[in-house]
Amino acid sequence: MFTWTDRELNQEQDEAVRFEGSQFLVACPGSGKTRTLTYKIAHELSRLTSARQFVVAITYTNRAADEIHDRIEALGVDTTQLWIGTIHAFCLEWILKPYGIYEPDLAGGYGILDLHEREKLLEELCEPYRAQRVTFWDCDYYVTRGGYFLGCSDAGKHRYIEAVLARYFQILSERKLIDFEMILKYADQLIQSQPSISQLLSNLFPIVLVDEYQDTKEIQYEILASILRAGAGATRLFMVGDPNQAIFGSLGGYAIDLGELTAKSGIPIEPRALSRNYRSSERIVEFFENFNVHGTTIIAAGKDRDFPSQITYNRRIDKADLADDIVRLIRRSVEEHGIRPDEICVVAPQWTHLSAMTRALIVRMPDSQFNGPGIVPFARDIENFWYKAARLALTEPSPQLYVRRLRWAGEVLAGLKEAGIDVSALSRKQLLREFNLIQVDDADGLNYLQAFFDEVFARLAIPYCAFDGLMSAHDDFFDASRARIQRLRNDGVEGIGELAFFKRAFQPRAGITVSTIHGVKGAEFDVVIGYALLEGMVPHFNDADGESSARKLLYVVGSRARKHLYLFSEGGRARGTRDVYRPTRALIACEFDYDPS
Ligand SMILES: Nc1ncnc2c1ncn2[C@@H]1O[C@H](COP(=O)(O)OP(=O)(O)OP(=O)(O)O)[C@@H](O)[C@H]1O
Repeated sequence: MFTWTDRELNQEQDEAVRFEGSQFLVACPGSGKTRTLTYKIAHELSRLTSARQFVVAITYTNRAADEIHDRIEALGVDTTQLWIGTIHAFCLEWILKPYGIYEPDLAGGYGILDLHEREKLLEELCEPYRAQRVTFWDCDYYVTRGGYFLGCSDAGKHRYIEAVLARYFQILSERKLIDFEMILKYADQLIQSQPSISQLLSNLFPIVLVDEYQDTKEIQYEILASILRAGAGATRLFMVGDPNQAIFGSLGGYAIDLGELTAKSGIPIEPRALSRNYRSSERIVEFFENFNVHGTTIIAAGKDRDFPSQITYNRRIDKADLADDIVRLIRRSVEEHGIRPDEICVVAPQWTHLSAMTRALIVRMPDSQFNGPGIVPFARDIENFWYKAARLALTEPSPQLYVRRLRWAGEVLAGLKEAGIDVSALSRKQLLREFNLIQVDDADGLNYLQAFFDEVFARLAIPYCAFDGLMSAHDDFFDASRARIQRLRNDGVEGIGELAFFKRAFQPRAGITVSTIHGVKGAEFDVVIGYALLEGMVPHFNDADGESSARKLLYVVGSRARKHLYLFSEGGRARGTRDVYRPTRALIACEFDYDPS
């Protein structure tokens, strides 16, 4: 039986892990959501009584799934009966793959549209609307039971985007492809048309855990609720998140309330809270509490609780001087405050500002390393076999990565088996050993991977070229990676094709992070520097619920910091031809005793 001490979990966490029924856990920032989820999964795994059942955990990203998986294995718990991944992976694995034949659109076979193929296709389809400034970025949409909605907040562009999407859906249907939203749409249709699916799944899952519920979409809630309803209490729910951090509203995410959740799922669910913040100083907590829209209780309880934090807010600075001032703050943090560069994060609301800022910082601090926006040079389609193999080829053997790499080796073996290759004589350990033996001397990332794959599969006597499925995945992976590298080069990211950039994707965070506010979700840093906190950006100018969105974004920015927080609403950013952006209203309205900047 899996056990723990009171040094590992506090009382609230311990109660949530032990509680037998369904729970709805509202967790304040830094309250150990991930730790609680990890222990809960480990506890449930150790209590399973049937070898046919699975503990299912839904995470927001694949990275989070990997992280939690590693932590459970580090607790010494067998994860054979754990299924963990994103809701898309869940729908594919448990609904579309086994039951897709019951859906007329899928019955003749289907492929998943790679994210980069999607980008390429949408870019082509947007070409005729160049004058209307419709780009690939405007084409995000999300499905609900009532139809699809556009993510683009500029209503003036909607009719053009709809025309683009109509053609897009037609092409996908002709090519028998589905994208990520369609995975959800078809999973939900199947769940509705074949009630036995929910019944079967509820028999298999004694518990379903959901992380970051505040960013879950309606259709995802519906799919999960169908399974819970079918189980009538036999499948329990453990849902955790923070409604104050619900910042994916434009993509359909929302923080459900307990009443709606209970009504949808038809099972009793107990509300709970995690209120002790182990991350930030009391002063930081005092600051971000100003943006608390849900009345959540937050108690600073960590080792940095009494840290003398500096919190500044500069709205006099001009855009032209911003990079210099950010460099000054970074230097002061490193040189005077002794903070490591990888504990510093620069955030802004939009990518567009970040590429320019990253370049400006690199020029001013050539000896520092920056993790800029989107700097992963290869296609990250986790379903693609070659992506799975690349993870092993791009990481070195190390004790810290051993468990994770062994799991990845298992996924490569499963991919080979699925392609029709007999791998029964090969264990995960043997496969990993073969990968570890390969030495390739090529500084170009894609050439390195190609040579690596050729060599390792030659050693394994697996002629992958003879297998259609592997070859088409191979073309997808390499074409998408080349396109991605080209796009990043066009954006001025130099050296992006080099092996070092490829390897960095799997290394622990190194250097100063530069990210969007959405991209720092779940992360923590000693120092957070936020800029472009301007009305029209925070919140976005067309956000229907602007005031509340601005508060949530500011809450997320503030709550990432352990020690120091430096904020800017810089002047001089042109808005149209005659105006400039003004500071975020919600920030101006906040009365706080800032330190001098
Ligand atoms: N019981 C505990 N005692 C001491 N430290 C803890 C405890 N629980 C969690 N922590 C620490 O608190 C920090 C925050 O935890 P975690 O990242 O899980 O927070 P979170 O709730 O997911 O935050 P957010 O919602 O802001 O992303 C981590 O450094 C973690 O190790």
